[in-house]
Amino acid sequence: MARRITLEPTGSGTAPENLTVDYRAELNDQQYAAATANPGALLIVAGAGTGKTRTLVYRLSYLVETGLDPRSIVLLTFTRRAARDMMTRAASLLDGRCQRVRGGTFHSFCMQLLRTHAPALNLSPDFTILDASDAADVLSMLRTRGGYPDRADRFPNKGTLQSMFSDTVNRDRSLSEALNDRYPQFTHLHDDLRELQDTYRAYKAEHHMLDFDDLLRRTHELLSQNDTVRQQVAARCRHVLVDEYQDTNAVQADLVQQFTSVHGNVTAVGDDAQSIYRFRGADFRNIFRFPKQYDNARVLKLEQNYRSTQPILDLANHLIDHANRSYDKTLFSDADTGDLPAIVPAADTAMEARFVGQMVAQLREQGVPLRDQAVLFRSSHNSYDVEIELGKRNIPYVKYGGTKLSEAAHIKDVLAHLRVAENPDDAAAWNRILQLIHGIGPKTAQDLIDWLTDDDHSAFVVDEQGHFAQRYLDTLTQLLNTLRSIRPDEQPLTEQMEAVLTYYRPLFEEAYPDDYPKRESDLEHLAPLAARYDSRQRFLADLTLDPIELTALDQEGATDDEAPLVLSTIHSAKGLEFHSVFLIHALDGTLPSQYALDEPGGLDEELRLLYVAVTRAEENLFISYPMLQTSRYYGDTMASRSRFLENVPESILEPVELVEAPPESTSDALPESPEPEALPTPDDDNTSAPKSDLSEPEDGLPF
Ligand SMILES: Nc1ncnc2c1ncn2[C@@H]1O[C@H](COP(=O)(O)OP(=O)(O)OP(=O)(O)O)[C@@H](O)[C@H]1O
Repeated sequence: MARRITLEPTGSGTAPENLTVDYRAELNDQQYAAATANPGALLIVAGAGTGKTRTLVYRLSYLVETGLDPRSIVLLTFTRRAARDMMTRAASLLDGRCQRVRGGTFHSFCMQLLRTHAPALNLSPDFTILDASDAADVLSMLRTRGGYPDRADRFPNKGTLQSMFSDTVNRDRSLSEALNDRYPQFTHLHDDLRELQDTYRAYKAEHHMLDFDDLLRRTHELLSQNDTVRQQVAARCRHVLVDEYQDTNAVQADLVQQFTSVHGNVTAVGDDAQSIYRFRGADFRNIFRFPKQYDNARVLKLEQNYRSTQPILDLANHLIDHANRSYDKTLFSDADTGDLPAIVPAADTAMEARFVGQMVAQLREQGVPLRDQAVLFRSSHNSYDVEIELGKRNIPYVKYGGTKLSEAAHIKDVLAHLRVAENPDDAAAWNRILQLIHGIGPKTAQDLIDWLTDDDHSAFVVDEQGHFAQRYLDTLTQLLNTLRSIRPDEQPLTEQMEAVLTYYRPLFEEAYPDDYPKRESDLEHLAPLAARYDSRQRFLADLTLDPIELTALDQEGATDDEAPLVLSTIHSAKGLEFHSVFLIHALDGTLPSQYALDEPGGLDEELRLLYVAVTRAEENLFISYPMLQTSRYYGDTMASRSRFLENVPESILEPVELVEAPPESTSDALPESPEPEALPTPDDDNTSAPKSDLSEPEDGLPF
């Protein structure tokens, strides 16, 4: 290895004493040290709520203010929005220069590099991107075409194939390793699976399609195999900032090293205790490897929590003490008083929902706006009863973690038309739009795709009449006419969208006869979204790489009304904070999830998920669970509280008993519980929540 000479920073920009931002005054000591650290490799291990985002924003501002060209700073975040928000905050702190930073997700940054350097990889720069469900559809087609299901009794389905192949890329390991570790039931199919994986790769290459994993894998390949390109790219990355480093996978960690291989300046921020994306290949061990991976790496910690009261942090610290491996950090807060977090067993899911509905309403009356309250859960379906209850009480809510706009079938249909216009070789998109036409099934679609993606037929003209059956010819001709009219990407995107919708509407009503009126409103969201773009390619890439929540879209424009209560999966609540948090369904089998129990490391990941949920709360935290569960298959079954909450001392987690209101207060009363324990009455102080008694007669519920 070459000898290294470390250059001292000379700083071409403002001297520290002349800085416009008063970093000292606005940050605590630990934050200040991190934000103003000298260049080099820096890992900031930040506990929940300790100002990780704030510190990154100030670091960004500091780097720009001390002379770094913002265009040479790369800010890699988990969502595009996170990067945008940070840049906006840094700009309001310092000035507009911070908006010129190159910010985005790993996938979008890699996509840009690949488009620029496509020829070096023998790739068309107009490639289209497959999301996970598109990739699964292509695999399903190749699976059938290759006759794999006939070769084995139980050949994996399309979703399993997609996850399995994705696992090999994200964890940077061979198919046999992935099979042995996660899919032992399919190890005997290794050779067939290997062949299918190769076919899938060849098919994507032939049709200029890249899936999400390819964006990372091919960039890694580009930079590993082509030293000149690597040096060019790394020379332009004077400083790389990585948020949520604990959620990077093996390839992403390597990519960061490649991006920083010329200047060696990297600031990675993360919390090992909040790593919750293992199912996507995230490896929380990356954060422990960092100090060994980079020469002279410094590790700084942030431990002062500004979000939660000390009782909430006591529970968080207690929980994470039981994780197998973690950086030693203890969260503390100046807000050392406050209510204990509560554990609330309910008789069943309906009672749990009534509890949540009532408490939310009471808190709102006490002055805690709905938007400062959140109901969190492990899986989207856990909140159904709460949603019904909120409906009864007319409490507006928005739900995160459900279907994303670009994942909804009808939106995918529309986008597939634009994708074909963008890349006429995109066989996955062709497959989707052809099968919407009455009279075209999978087999005919395949024949047509072969014909349409042949170089001679790429003009979207049906000129060989005999080749097509009459039953679909008219519609196919309309389709090709539409595509031909938008292919050049010269009309505004909204007009292209309108052309597609005009063609698509009759097919849409036929394809979704039961609920097309409901889906219609999603289609209406597309045009205003498209209006923000002047490039079809960027519109498609953004929607695929950074999908927008459908329900969040419904909230746009509803600004006059009261901002709604937040319902969210824990995954989607990452990075957010709320005055009051209700964590529902804290059951064994739900959190931890039943599926996690058999996976190595699965239980720890579930514990971290619980930790993320707990640390979203500022003042109030209620953890509830139903003691009886009803399922379609098993009927009524007894359920037990999450094992993580089993032996937590009452001095940390206070038990709360729900009791029904006395029968005389309502007409249709349920029997009184045998030994009702009086619960404290609602507190007048609006910063602390009342413990519950389910007596609110507001809407005359039958108690
Ligand atoms: N030095 C500070 N002084 C006052 N408030 C602060 C300070 N640092 C952070 N905060 C506040 O603490 C809260 C948490 O900060 P932030 O969202 O940056 O934390 P985080 O570490 O990113 O959290 P998490 O990782 O749990 O999502 C915010 O409301 C922020 O404004």
